[in-house]
Amino acid sequence: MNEKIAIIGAGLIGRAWAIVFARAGCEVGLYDAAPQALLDCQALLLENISDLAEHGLIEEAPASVLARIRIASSLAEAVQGAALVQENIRETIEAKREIFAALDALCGPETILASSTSWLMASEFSADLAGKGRILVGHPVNPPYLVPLVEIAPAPWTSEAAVQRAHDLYSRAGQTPVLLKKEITGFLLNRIQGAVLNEALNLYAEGYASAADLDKVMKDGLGLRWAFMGPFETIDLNAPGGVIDYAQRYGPTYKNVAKAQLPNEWENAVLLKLEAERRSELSAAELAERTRWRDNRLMALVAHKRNQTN
Ligand SMILES: NC(=O)C1=CN([C@@H]2O[C@H](COP(=O)(O)OP(=O)(O)OC[C@H]3O[C@@H](n4cnc5c(N)ncnc54)[C@H](O)[C@@H]3O)[C@@H](O)[C@H]2O)C=CC1
Ligand SMILES: O=C(O)[C@@H](O)C(=O)[C@H](O)[C@@H](O)CO
Repeated sequence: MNEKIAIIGAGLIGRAWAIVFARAGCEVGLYDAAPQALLDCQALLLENISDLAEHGLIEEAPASVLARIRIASSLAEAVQGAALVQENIRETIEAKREIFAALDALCGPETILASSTSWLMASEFSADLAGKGRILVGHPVNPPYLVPLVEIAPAPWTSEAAVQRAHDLYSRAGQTPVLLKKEITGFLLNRIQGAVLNEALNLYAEGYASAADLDKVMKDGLGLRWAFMGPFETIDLNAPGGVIDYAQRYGPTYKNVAKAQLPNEWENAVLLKLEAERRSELSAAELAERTRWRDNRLMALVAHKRNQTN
């Protein structure tokens, strides 16, 4: 790729996006309103890029990938000549409205403006902007240089051309775009992730299992199958007659269980209990090291999956 990409917000996701596009050959302009975030990011970027290279997930020297990521001293400098601006600032509707108003004023009509937002709909922060036809959500999964899914969620007024250009850019950068046909809060992944989290938290809060065992249900159960099959392919293969057979066998029970939902317990007392259990497993001081462990396990899985398909 030879496009210029602008990354606004050099936090966890912004830095990861910078790696995605620099790895694909793009010149990346990286900007953050906090000078310290820009000072910190070079070392963090090199660490992640080096880890990817160690797992064979980057074909060139880490230093040459890093050299394509240029720290910008202003928003205007970052977006200059960009084909795509990927916004990654804090998750509040006020911040998104403010930054997209600034981006819309700075960028030519051909530049796609995409938000990494986890939950907010593009129509909530682009409605009053002249260039709203090129604004959309491009929601990544953390970390996007390992987990390739990007959810493209256009507003009702986003042009088809903008959606196609975003899809093309993400695809050529090595990502796996999916397209929302209409807007919904949280798009697809976070709604599904939320359904699982809500149920796990309810079962934990109501004393049905420990947090450790509920985690095992995913990592030694559902997660194994879901690492290479989605929920629909999984059930299609879980009954001799396929998905209809499965639905006839288990659908009524799923519906009854859904009706008898446990109370939704994102309550402080439950969360403090969960936090205490998690801290007994892993101290707060070990979180950074465990995050690197997670990323290295993900890199090994991604490298293995890539070898399977090559
Ligand atoms: N953390 C995650 O796992 C994921 C986060 N996201 C979304 O990505 C966005 C960023 O999330 P994180 O990277 O986790 O947050 P973060 O807190 O790590 O980084 C946000 C960065 O934006 C900067 N910033 C804030 N206001 C700014 C402004 N007006 N102009 C320029 N820079 C500004 C901050 O200084 C900070 O460095 C959020 O919308 C979040 O919902 C999406 C997918 C996954
Ligand atoms: O889990 C992820 O990586 C993404 O779905 C996100 O948007 C956030 O991390 C999400 O979990 C927060 O709601």
